[in-house]
Amino acid sequence: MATENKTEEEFDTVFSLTDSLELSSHHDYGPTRARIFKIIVIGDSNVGKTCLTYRFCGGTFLSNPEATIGVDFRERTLELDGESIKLQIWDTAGQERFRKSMVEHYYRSVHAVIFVYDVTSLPSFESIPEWIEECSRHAVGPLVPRIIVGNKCDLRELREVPASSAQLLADRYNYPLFETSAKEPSEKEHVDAIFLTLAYRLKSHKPLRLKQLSENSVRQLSQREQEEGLCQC
Ligand SMILES: Nc1nc2c(ncn2[C@@H]2O[C@H](COP(=O)(O)OP(=O)(O)OP(=O)(O)O)[C@@H](O)[C@H]2O)c(=O)[nH]1
Ligand SMILES: [Mg+2]
Repeated sequence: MATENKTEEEFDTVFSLTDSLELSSHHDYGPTRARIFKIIVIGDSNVGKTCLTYRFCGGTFLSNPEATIGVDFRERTLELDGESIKLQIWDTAGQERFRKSMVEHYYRSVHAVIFVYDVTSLPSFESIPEWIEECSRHAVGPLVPRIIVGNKCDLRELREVPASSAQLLADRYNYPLFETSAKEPSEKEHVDAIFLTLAYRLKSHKPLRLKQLSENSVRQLSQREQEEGLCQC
């Protein structure tokens, strides 16, 4: 949800809570222990980070969210092969003025990173290398899975970023690339599949063999789309 202005003390409380949560990445809920994974969503303002995370965690589309201040937390627990996996999603602020004092909290103990751009905004795509640089500057290890997501592909006639250019960039970093829409109802399963792909990687602890993942996940996605007739942007 959009956040009202939080005071510094409120942020400190939130971060101390989440820090303790991060440290104990296992919650023991009796017989089933849910493993908790921190996923951060990074990208320019207005690309749709809040809407994507809300679509995945809440299942609906937010038509006019406010700009995120600091960070919004959303989470969703998945049952994967009989194991509870809780994804703790950090929806970060894209506007510099709303993020500057939070950046090291974003990257601390992160388990996966999602870089988002807007396919109708070339500048937001051109910012992706800078976001990738920022991530590396905060000592996020090479084995931490990273993916690139192009959002708003429902706005077909407004597209500014050719899918081929996006694939070239993704290949340059060897990151999986997904294009989707937080708004298009028929894309809901695709948004789920993006987070599920990450969740399976995190659950299996396997480092992301990105080439293999991108081919596999594209094959899985297209198989699933054929089965369920899902549209792919
Ligand atoms: N057409 C379309 N609009 C979208 C989509 N996703 C988000 N939007 C719209 O884009 C605007 C920005 O969305 P947000 O989710 O707030 O963007 P953000 O990346 O969180 O922005 P910051 O919080 O400032 O970093 C809103 O008006 C959304 O309704 C999409 O998939 N398609
Ligand atoms: Mg936001």
